[in-house]
Amino acid sequence: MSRPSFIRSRYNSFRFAFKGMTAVFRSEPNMHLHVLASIIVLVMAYRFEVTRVEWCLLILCIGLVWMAEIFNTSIETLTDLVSPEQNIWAGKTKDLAAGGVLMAAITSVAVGLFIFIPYWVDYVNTEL
Ligand SMILES: Nc1ncnc2c1ncn2[C@@H]1O[C@H](COP(=O)(O)OP(=O)(O)OP(=O)(O)O)[C@@H](O)[C@H]1O
Repeated sequence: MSRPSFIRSRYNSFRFAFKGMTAVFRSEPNMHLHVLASIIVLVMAYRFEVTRVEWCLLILCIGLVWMAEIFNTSIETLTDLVSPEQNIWAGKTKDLAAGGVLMAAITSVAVGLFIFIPYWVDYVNTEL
């Protein structure tokens, strides 16, 4: 059997990665919350005309949380495959993966608060 060309194999890798990403959006209710939170953050950033560096930080934080959720889902899926029955190590594995998502979310909320609090204060002082 002939090997797929370099371009075709890269194209397939990209396609499989995209398939994994969309699967998380479809199957994980938590991902829907992340998407909603991301939209709210992006709308606020646009509305307050945040600086270029602040845009970069917000986009990085959104990517961080989405990435953590995708890895979490991957670890949960593998754990269910390896240990469908109750097992202390399976439980610990899932808890650790979920802890990673929580850590990313806490970090992102902290960054978001540092960026937006001054804009909220300005808005309250000038508009209300
Ligand atoms: N096979 C197992 N053995 C022992 N404990 C488990 C097992 N599967 C799940 N648990 C425990 O139940 C918790 C929830 O697991 P579950 O698979 O329902 O994840 P989830 O609620 O879908 O997580 P998320 O909301 O992050 O998608 C785990 O964090 C773990 O503490």
